[in-house]
Amino acid sequence: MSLQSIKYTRGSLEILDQLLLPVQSKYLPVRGVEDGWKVINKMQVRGAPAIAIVGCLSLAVEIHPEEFDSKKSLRQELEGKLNYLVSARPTAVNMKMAADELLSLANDLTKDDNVDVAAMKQRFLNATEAMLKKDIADNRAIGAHGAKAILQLVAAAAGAPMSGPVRVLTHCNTGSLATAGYGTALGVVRQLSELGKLEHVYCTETRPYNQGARLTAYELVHEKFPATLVLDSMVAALLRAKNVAAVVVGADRVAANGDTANKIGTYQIAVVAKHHGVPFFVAAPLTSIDLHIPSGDHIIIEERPDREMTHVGEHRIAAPGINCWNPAFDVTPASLITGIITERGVFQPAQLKETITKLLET
Ligand SMILES: CSC[C@H]1O[C@H](OP(=O)(O)O)[C@H](O)[C@@H]1O
Repeated sequence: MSLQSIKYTRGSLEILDQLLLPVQSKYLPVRGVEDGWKVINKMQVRGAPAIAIVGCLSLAVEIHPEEFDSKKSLRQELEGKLNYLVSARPTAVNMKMAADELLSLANDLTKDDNVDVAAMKQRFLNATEAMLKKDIADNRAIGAHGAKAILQLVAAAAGAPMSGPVRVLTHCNTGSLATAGYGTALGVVRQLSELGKLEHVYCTETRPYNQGARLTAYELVHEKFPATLVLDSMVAALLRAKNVAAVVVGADRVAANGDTANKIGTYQIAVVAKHHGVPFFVAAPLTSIDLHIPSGDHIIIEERPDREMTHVGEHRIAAPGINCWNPAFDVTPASLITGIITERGVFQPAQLKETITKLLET
């Protein structure tokens, strides 16, 4: 049973406070959009898909008890609060994508004379709630496509009909704590394990928030995976010494050309993987792919407080007064990415825009 980052029933939302993990497991109530914005901005809940789901559900629990006198007033409320939620963190596109889709639904329902304001509210609640199940289904599909792609690549490289168990490296946290469940890159790891094809998984600590040491390691130990924690600075030595078959990471925003914004440190892992001839995969649902931007140069990179670097909890580890640069993400160019694993298949960056456009049209 993997860890549950989000607990929701209609009218009630709680999130697992990830700032306290792995030492303390505590759920926090999210009573509305203000709470939703705060837990996302403070990274008490984080991970591109989880951000979108918690943001939208925080709006659902807020409007659930409310009565609206018109569809127009309901639509105006939805638009203002969705835009506010998008402002909580700028880099991941999932919240913006979800806001656009829900606002489009609200606009359609506003125009539909066969739908009254009560029905419109119910349709909106149903749409936000559907995100939970869809995310888990998408992650299982990502896991299946990703595991198959990695095993096929390894078998082909060995000139063998099929691959044995493989060693993989992942960065940051992309598991049940970053999604509604199962995970994206960690979903690929879970699928390899379910196939009996996971020899070992390495996870980086992922300074400064330590998503790897605190969250991914927590998930892997919880489910008894053969796993080893490594420091971010060890990746080159690891790829040189440990026969890692592939790297698989998540994404916060993939541009139309395949450039990918992900947790800081991803870019240098991709460079090291290229040097060592190790395939480098990005695992992300279509809701993380932003075809509106042509390349990674257009992705806003969030910069977070210095304290996240200078302290671990309450303990200061950096000299007082030192300047800090704390970008939460970096952009890996498409040229370093072997494949982008989605719930609809694995695509080379150069094919991404055309393929996703066709998929979205069907
Ligand atoms: C499936 S999670 C995607 C992505 O989100 C994480 O960032 P953060 O922990 O700051 O929200 C990390 O970049 C993951 O790869």
